Amino acid sequence: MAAVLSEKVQLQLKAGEFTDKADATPVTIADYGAQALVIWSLRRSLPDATFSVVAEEDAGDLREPGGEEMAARITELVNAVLSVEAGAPALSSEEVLDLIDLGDSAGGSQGRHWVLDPIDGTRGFVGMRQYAVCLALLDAGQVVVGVLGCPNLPMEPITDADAAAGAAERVGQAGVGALFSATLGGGAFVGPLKEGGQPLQRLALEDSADFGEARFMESYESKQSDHSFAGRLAAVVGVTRPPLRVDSAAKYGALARGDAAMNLRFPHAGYRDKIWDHAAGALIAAEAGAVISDVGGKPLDFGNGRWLDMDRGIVTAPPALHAALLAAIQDLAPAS
Ligand SMILES: Nc1ncnc2c1ncn2[C@@H]1O[C@H](COP(=O)(O)O)[C@@H](OP(=O)(O)O)[C@H]1O
Ligand SMILES: [Mg+2]
Ligand SMILES: [Mg+2]
Ligand SMILES: [Mg+2]
Repeated sequence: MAAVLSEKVQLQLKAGEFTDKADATPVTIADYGAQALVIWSLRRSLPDATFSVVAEEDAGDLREPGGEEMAARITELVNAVLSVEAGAPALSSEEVLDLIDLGDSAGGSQGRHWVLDPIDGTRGFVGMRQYAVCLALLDAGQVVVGVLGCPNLPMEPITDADAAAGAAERVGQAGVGALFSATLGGGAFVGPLKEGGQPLQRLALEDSADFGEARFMESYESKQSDHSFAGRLAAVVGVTRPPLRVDSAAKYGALARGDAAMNLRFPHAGYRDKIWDHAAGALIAAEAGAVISDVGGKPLDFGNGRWLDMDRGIVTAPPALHAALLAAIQDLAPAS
C-alpha cells in the first residue's frame, strides 16, 4: 500500500507537497502517507501485540498552523489507497496524524520494535529516481525481519542508465518494482513488487576474490556520502568500473541480488545516521551472503535507540572483498 501511494504521488508531485524539515532534508506528502499506511496495516495485523514503532516522520509540522492543507491532502491519499487496496473505511485527518505519531518509539535493545522508513531516498523520490519503503523488526536489538519495497527498481539488474536518471518513466510498466525480504537465519528473497503470487527467488552471493570487474554502489547524492573517498578506496582494491549511484536502501537490495559487488557509504563529518535507513537493508544483504560493518569492522548496532552511531561509515560486500576494503581503508583513512 505504501508503494501504491508513493508511486501515485511521484508521478504528480507538485509544489506545496513537499517541505524542508528542520534538518534541511525534504519530506513529502508521500513520506507521511506511507508512514500512516504501514502503521495502520501493522496495527490491523497485530491488534493485540505490544506495539512499538521507530519511524522517521512525525506529524508535528502538520499540526502547526498552516499545516492543515498538507494534512488534508495526505488524508485524501491515504483514504484512496485504504479504500481500493484494503476495502477499509475512511480515516479522519486527526486519525491519520495520530497514526503517523505512533512511530515515535525510542527503540532500544530490549523487546521488539518495528523500524520504518516510509520513503528512504526522498531526494531520489522528488528527483524521479530510486527510493525504497523500508521496514524491519528488531528483537532484543537484532534485526530479525527486513523488507524493502523498491517501486522504481527493475527486476532485471540495474543499469547505469537506470541509475542515472529517468527511472520513474518506467513506473507501472511490467517488470519494474522489486520487493526484497529476509528473516534472520532464513535467507533473503526477491520477487516482483506488484505481480503477486509469483514464486520468490532466493538470493545467494558469490564470494569472489577477483575484484577487477566489480562495481561499487554509493549514494546518488555526494552530500550524503563522500564520493571522492569511495572512488579512491575502490581504486586501491583494483576496481576499474565507474560507480553506480543509486538513491536509498534500494542499494542493499541491488547488492543482495548481485547488481554490484559493494556498497560504500561515508557520511561527511558531523552527520549522525538513523537506524531506519539501514536496518532492513542490512539484514537482506547479510542473509544474501554479504558482510556489513562500520569502517572499524564492527557490526552495526540497531539496539541503541533511534540513532545509528558508528565508526566513519558503512561497508557492505561479500567476505573477501569486505576484508580487502577494510584493510585498504586503514591506509587511506587511519582511525584518529
Ligand atoms: N548529510 C547527510 N549525510 C548522510 N546521510 C544523509 C544526509 N542527509 C540525509 N541523509 C540520509 O540519507 C538517506 C538517503 O540515503 P541515500 O543517500 O543512500 O539515498 C536519507 O534518508 P531519507 O531520504 O529517508 O530521509 C537520510 O536519512
Ligand atoms: Mg528523510
Ligand atoms: Mg532514509
Ligand atoms: Mg525517509
